[in-house]
Amino acid sequence: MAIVLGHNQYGKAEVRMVHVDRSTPQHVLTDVNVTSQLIGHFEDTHLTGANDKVIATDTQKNTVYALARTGGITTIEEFALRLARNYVGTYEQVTGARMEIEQTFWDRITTAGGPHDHSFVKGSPEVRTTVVRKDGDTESVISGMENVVLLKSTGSEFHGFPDVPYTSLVETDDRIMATSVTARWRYDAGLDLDTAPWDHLYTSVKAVLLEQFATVHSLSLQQTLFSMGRTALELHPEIAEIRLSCPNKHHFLVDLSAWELDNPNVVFYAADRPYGLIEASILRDDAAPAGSAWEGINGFV
Ligand SMILES: O=c1[nH]c(=O)c2[nH]c(=O)[nH]c2[nH]1
Repeated sequence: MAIVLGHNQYGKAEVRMVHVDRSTPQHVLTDVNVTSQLIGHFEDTHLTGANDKVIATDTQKNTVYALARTGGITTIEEFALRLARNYVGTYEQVTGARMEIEQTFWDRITTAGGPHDHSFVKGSPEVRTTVVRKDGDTESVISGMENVVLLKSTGSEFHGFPDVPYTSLVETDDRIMATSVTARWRYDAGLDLDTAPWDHLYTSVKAVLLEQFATVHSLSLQQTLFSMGRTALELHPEIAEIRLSCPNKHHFLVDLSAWELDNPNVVFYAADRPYGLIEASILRDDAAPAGSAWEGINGFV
């Protein structure tokens, strides 16, 4: 029996960076959180402490800042690809890289004179995400969104579930349905990563998910979730797979009968926890295998 080193990766986590594009009087703000990780022949540092192959995590942090300065940030996908390509193929010991970026948004402050050129207010909690994985010449891109909170005040039912021991939930044909969507979608290997319209794809997938949430008359959150994912894949052939994680943010009807008041779906108690958690992967049955694309992405199936 021998004890050996298994898979390993290392880098700098959560490099918080704000980039200001000042090329026009109307500044463009890009606020990101970058996690840079390298994969390769790093046995020596683990086994003996010899660091001659270790590109310091501090260097990786500086590289994030430097590449933002030299090439700007057009989209988080493009920037993550540029970071990964900076290492793989450049340093012999680096065989792969994993770049994860989260982007949050600032809205322009609207003044009496219109949208302000260089003053912003923090926007919604929405987070745009990407995970780029590069193993040698093989590159994969997963894009996503988090904290997109949705609610519909009718058009949602839930009934027909089995009355097994401990069931107390009352069937309903009209309830509030609310969730906070986490979605990640993996682009098909056939997509040209150098010309992909990343902003358009993000906006379009988000719009499709919201449209389905709004328009599907829901018999379960599971049905809504599948419909959201299926429609995204139908409209976007460049996407191989989408994974969705949707907490069921329960809204319970308050019983006002003690005060002889009715409550026809008007007053709700918005529960914080526990919450249902509905998750699924929706994919093309002929999709190419995901390879390492999903490695290290926790939190849902
Ligand atoms: O849409 C729902 N799916 C469930 O699986 C479930 N379970 C539950 O208690 N309420 C709901 N709602």
